[in-house]
Amino acid sequence: MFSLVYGLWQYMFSKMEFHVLILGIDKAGKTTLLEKLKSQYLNLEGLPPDRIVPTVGLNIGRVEVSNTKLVFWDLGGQPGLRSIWEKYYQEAHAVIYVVDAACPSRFEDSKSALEKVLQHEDLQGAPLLILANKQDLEEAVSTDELAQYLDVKRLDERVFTFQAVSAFDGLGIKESVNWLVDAMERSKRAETLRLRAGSSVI
Ligand SMILES: Nc1nc2c(ncn2[C@@H]2O[C@H](COP(=O)(O)OP(=O)(O)OP(=O)(O)O)[C@@H](O)[C@H]2O)c(=O)[nH]1
Ligand SMILES: [Mg+2]
Repeated sequence: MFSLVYGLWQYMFSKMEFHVLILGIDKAGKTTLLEKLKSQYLNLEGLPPDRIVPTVGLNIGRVEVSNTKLVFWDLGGQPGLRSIWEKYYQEAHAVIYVVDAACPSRFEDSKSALEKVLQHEDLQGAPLLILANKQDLEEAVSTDELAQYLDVKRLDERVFTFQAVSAFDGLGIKESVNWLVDAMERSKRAETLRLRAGSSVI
């Protein structure tokens, strides 16, 4: 009886934990975004952009939004490091795909890297948030233009959206996180990962 009540208590008051992978080619702004996220949600300073170096390993950020714990995994996007991304797919509830919207010469690279990500069966059903980053720059394209370049028509049934952001000044970041939390809470994948982990509460 005690364990039943305790289990119920845990279920009602414990927080959901979601893992979010931050992907995108090198220099898209993933780590800058992660630092901005941390500063917005944790009231910390965060690393200033000029102290951020290209990522080789993994950067982790933990924030809480309402009753939800979010764990962000930021990986390096240099070509030789992209093969590491798939090691994190199975455990990810959702993907943020960051694009430098001010650098059209690299859209093709972004597009093919994104296609590979989406083809991977370990990410089936994971909601996708595509960020058109660097909106503080005049030359940045809009989300509509970026959608055309990336040609995302073929996403079929995947839940996805585009959001214009600036990892520099924080534009669009809260809206992005709100969308993500909502999408992950609704997704069947969250339930699948919970069952696989062998418990319904964390
Ligand atoms: N103007 C502007 N520059 C940005 C923005 N976000 C990132 N940058 C710059 O873009 C460059 C790359 O940023 P990073 O955050 O290191 O990019 P990354 O995607 O983590 O790169 P890798 O770790 O190599 O995969 C840096 O010079 C950043 O200062 C932004 O929103 N606006
Ligand atoms: Mg980085």
